[in-house]
Amino acid sequence: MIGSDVRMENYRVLLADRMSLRIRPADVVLTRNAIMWMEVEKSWKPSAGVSGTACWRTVQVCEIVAVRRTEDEAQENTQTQKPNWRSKQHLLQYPYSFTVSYVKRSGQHQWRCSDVTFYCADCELCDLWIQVTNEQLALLANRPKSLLVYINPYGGKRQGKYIYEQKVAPVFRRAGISTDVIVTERANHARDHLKTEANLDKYDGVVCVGGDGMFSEILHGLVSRTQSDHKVDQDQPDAELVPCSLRIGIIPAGSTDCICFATTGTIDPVTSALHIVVGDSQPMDVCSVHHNNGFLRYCVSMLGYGFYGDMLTDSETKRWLGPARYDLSGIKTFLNHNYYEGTVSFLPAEENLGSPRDKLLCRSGCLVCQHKSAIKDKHSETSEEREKPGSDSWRAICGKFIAINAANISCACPRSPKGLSPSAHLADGSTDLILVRECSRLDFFKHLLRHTNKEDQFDHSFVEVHRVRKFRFQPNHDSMVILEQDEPHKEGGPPPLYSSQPIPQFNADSNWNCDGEILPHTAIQVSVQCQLIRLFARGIEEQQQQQALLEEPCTLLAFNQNTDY
Ligand SMILES: Nc1ncnc2c1ncn2[C@@H]1O[C@H](COP(=O)(O)OP(=O)(O)OP(=O)(O)O)[C@@H](O)[C@H]1O
Repeated sequence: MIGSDVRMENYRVLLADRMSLRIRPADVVLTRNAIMWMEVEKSWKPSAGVSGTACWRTVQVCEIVAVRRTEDEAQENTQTQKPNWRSKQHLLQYPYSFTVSYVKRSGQHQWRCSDVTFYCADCELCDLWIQVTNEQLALLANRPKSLLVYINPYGGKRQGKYIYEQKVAPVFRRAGISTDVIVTERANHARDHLKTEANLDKYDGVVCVGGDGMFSEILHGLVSRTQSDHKVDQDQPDAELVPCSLRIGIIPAGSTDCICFATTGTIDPVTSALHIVVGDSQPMDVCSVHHNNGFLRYCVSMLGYGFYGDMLTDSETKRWLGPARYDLSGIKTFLNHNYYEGTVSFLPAEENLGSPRDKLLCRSGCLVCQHKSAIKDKHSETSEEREKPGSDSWRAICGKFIAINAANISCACPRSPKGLSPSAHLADGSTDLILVRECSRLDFFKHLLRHTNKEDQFDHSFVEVHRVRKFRFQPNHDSMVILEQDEPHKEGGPPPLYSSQPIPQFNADSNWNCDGEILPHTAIQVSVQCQLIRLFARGIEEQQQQQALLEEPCTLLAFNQNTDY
């Protein structure tokens, strides 16, 4: 009953008046959760009413950016546009106006800030609408009022400052958000500032203008600061980390903007700015990576050993080539066809809803992630015991691997639309551990190709995928590495070409690629920290969800002039 009372309360009409919109009469209604308007048709006659149906346009209050007086703008417009007799008459009749700026979906997950101006005959009515709408906006406690912004001026095409000043700052100004802006002067400037100096009590969020590398800096700064404020030792692999209270906004301005794409469905600065303004909140898991009892790094998208580790190591030597280095190193690494021996042990994420091959994509309002939120805190001593490495709950797999990948999110991007693990979730407390065992080059090529088409990339005998909460990797240093060999060595077959042969640059180990950074150790322990951070985002909206909202939720109502709002 309480729930339905709340719903009724949301529909309670706060204001309902006839005003003017684009020189036509319009009925405008404000409820607790929406502003709606409907233009009254030309043929409208006060005595007869309007027959047939008419369309109410609706904007949710939570998607209103701002409301303000527009008299000055209207006068400016009339001066520049040389108003005709009708619009002059209209302005004389309705001299007061207010403009509502709101989120409008423009397709492919992009948001724009759109304006609608309502004209009123009397000043008091105009002020009342502005006041009551602003009161409703003030009730939205999740909206940020003050933000700390870091801009990397050298990320991507070096457009960070321009993007922020031209596209983002005007949106923040319109929404009345105050900002402190720091343009970074060196790598790790933002991380170090967040870790030690920044007075975080002043802010409702931190905004990162840059690419994934810059986001990683902000992440490390904020997570480390939160742990040191709460006296949590990050070096302990089993330490339960304290979630960050401040949300992070990402304004994409890098050459790789995967995290922004994964959490908003697009790489667009205005869309990201609007997600910040409306105060969206998307929890996100973070992996902590340790070597023995020493903290190495945090990871939000992927960890890759073997193929992706080698590719990154090689591409670092070709930085001068720009983004083309990834293609070149990819081809070289594929042709090298190295595999590495070691033991992967892992703790399966048994209590999770969903599995890596269930084709359930993580989308806005994801039930798999919500389920995890609900059970997250039900952690007992016995479950802690079960999680200890060596307990029966852990599994171990020894072998020779071409690639060991852990996908924390799908890692979808324009090059790989499905990503490394299409059904990985943003906030379900797990990572998808993908093991690609030794196989022929042709088979590995088929596996890679499936990242770009509709076929299941895990449906190969040499690939296995597990949804895990923790994992460890121990390389087998005594092993010999087979290089430049197409077919796996078979029992009784000809001896493989071992590295003891005179092969230049022999390396028994690969490197771990951790969100695009090379880790200094190969034996690592990884633990998923469930929902450690929150972003100003809401996950990718479903296509149908998008379509419905794109059409500006249009409620078809039989209009009656005497409608009792
Ligand atoms: N003022 C600065 N000078 C030099 N480097 C900086 C500066 N500010 C930040 N950085 C570093 O630049 C790196 C790349 O930044 P960013 O992610 O924004 O751009 P990018 O083009 O996507 O880079 P990449 O694709 O290499 O990650 C980050 O690792 C960050 O630490």
